[in-house]
Amino acid sequence: MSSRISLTRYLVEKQRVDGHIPGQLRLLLEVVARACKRISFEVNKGDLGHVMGSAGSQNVQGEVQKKLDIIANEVLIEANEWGGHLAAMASEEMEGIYVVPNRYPQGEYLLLFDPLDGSSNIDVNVSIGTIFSVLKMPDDASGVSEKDFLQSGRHQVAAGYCVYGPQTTLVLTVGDGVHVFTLDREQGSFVLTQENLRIPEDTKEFAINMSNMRHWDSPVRRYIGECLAGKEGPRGKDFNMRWIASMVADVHRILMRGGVFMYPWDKREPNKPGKLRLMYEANPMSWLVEQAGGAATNGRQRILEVQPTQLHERVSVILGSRNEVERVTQYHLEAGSAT
Ligand SMILES: O=P(O)(O)OC[C@H]1O[C@](O)(COP(=O)(O)O)[C@@H](O)[C@@H]1O
Ligand SMILES: [Mg+2]
Ligand SMILES: [Mg+2]
Repeated sequence: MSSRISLTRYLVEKQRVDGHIPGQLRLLLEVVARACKRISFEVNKGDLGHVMGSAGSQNVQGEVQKKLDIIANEVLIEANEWGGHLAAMASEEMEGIYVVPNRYPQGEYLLLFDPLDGSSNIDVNVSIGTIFSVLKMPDDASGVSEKDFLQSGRHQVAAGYCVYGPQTTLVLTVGDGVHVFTLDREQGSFVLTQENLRIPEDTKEFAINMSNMRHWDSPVRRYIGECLAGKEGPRGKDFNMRWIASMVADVHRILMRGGVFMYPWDKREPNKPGKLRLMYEANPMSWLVEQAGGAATNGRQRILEVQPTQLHERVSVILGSRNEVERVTQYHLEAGSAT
């Protein structure tokens, strides 16, 4: 790219030139990006910064919290609560919503985040990230409550993630394609490095935790079985497999070179629709994937059309290269699967 465009300039142009985003949304996204930059520096400290290991507590989902889960959550809240663009926030790490204290100006947006995705990879120096989703307060809302957050993913006004890997990369959509910003540590700012990502419609690469195979439903077994059969099987081609165990890094790879990612319902917890969380993991990732020409379903319907009934609701996830996602969804529909 000949001239370097910072995230700030990109967002100002989206606001002023394209009229595509309101000023308050621009400010909100700038603050989220600043918080991600700060989290990136914390992540990079590793053992030098005493940020590794368990915090000795559990979150609302009964998962052990790592120190970095809590640090990232605090960084996002502190950065956003006083800016005047938000009414409230919700996070994987907090049971209820966080209403902006009334000593600060109130805004019209709702911010949801998974502050640190891929927690099991923190201590082993593998890519992790932050995932976020922005909704608008419903027009008829009087004061903010949890039910204002319960909007399907198609109502998102911005979504993105920041992956803390060999590079720190922020990937964003405001509904006009998916754009990539890389953190320039010397300048201290995110710089536009790729525009309008497109996910190839076909792929030869799948991502799923194979250790759960015996717990899967038949449509997932059928699809993966056909991939594993390779050239000699019904697909007539060999497939490759990747599983990073950080959704943020697996989805980033799919946005970069295609593939299909699945965390389906399985028999380990039959009463839960899946492992991943709808509102701050699946929804933002699904919108990004769709904006890049891919698809995202829960096996029966578009994830973006799932009507949430709870803040920490879970969902079965199949996303990535369009033709593969359609094939897996078709297998579910043919099986009449309830998942
Ligand atoms: O260890 P498993 O069961 O394969 O799960 C991996 C999945 O869990 C997650 O780590 C959940 O995210 P958190 O670390 O935010 O809880 C996903 O990022 C990832 O795809
Ligand atoms: Mg997560
Ligand atoms: Mg998390």
